[in-house]
Amino acid sequence: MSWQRFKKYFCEVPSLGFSIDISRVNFPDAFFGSMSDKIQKAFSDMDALVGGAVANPDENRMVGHYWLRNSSLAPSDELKSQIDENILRIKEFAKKVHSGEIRGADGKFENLLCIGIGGSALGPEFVADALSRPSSDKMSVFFLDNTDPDGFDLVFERLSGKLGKTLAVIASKSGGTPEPRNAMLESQKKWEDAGLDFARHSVVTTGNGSKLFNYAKERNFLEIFPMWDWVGGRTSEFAAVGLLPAALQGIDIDALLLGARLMDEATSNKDFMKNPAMLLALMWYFCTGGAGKKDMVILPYKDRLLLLSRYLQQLIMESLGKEFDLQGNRVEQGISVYGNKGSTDQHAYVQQLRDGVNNFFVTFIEVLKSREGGSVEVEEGGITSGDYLRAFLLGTREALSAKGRESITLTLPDVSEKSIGAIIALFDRATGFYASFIGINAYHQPGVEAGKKAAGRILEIKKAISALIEQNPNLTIEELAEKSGYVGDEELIFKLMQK
Ligand SMILES: O=P(O)(O)OC[C@H]1O[C@](O)(CO)[C@@H](O)[C@@H]1O
Repeated sequence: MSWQRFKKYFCEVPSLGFSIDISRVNFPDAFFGSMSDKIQKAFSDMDALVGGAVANPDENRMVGHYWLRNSSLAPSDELKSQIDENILRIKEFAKKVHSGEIRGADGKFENLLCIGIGGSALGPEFVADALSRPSSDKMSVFFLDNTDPDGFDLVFERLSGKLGKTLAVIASKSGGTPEPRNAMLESQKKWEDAGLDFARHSVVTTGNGSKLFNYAKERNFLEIFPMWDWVGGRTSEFAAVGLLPAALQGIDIDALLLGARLMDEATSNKDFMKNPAMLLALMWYFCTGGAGKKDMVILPYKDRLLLLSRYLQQLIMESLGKEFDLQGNRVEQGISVYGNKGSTDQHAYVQQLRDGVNNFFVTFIEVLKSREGGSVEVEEGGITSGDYLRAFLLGTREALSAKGRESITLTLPDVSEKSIGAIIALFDRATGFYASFIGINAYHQPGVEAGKKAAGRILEIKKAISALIEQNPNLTIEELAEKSGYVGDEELIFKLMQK
């Protein structure tokens, strides 16, 4: 790759020590000119969204995640004060938990059990893992993010004997999602079995008036934090969904918010060559032909960023993976996202990336600071483990470029609150810009409903056949289908009876 091309397209955000290098994507110089109408439209769509337009028309909702990190952007004083008050309440609550003023039956809360799924778990899990400092964290964090009984038991085993010092935080925007409901009910049973009052060890984050809201209110849970309809689940890290567990863990949420705010400022720049989110979205468009033709491989060279690809998988695939565009045309859009971490992946799938099917583009995430404090020399000449990690990143980039495989490199100074806030904000904005390029609603998720409805029907069939089997255990599949009124669902009945 030429040094001239690198310099031409290199974009830095000095306030964050952040930079993006797009020179290893093989777009021609004329590409930006061909995108100029789309770029202008994406900027004006984004301005309208931030200004409070109904940017999620299907659900008739505003889309306000940018206000969460800069409340002065909120379209009304009422919303601004709700955002500000919420942050104060979170800090106040965390302070009382840390001081022991709010405590469990057995003393000061030492453990945090976060319950939620999708957007109500992936952000908190990513942030908790990325910013964990075991020797100074104020609480140890555990997650229940599924309805897997064995998964529950694994976590309950880890918390065995500690429930009297464990605070459960249940997050569900809708307050009706089955997975967190089941996890909450199973947790409640564990607390009760230990002779403890679950409500005195629990808080929730949910929409006003939801099922979960009423459940928590009736039982007098410690607190109820708000989740507003204008914040999407997958962009809720800076609402109570993300800030509450982070603050309880001891993470500096002001610095997290600052990082996001500074990135939001940088990605508001109308000079697209200086706007890292616009450059990123443009690269997505070029690499995938604006039609998801290539997969996005997220390759952070940092163990702490392991969960970033899972987080981005939901953000990008739930936002962009849409059947129809805003005009109602069938478009079947999206970009597939996967990844783990380097250099580990070099010993796994990077072989295919370099030599196999060229159906991807890589986003390298480089972190300049290798660790706190000094490093041992692992090789003569002062070479450290960190030097190796860096060399593997740079070397893999070279090896991919040499074979015509495209890559983008995002560089962070460190893994800190500020950097994590910034990287989340960068992808929020890039996803929004890209959605505008392809003309889809990035803020709804109609496809998820189909699986939920089908699961509901399957549970109804399960109830019906269980009742019949109780009366007569020898009924055949066909007889069960006939008697339960589910003729045509024999295969499902067979699957439900498999032990
Ligand atoms: O916070 P809730 O309402 O429980 O929803 C959890 C997740 O379920 C979805 O609605 C669908 O997977 C996500 O968009 C959301 O993040």
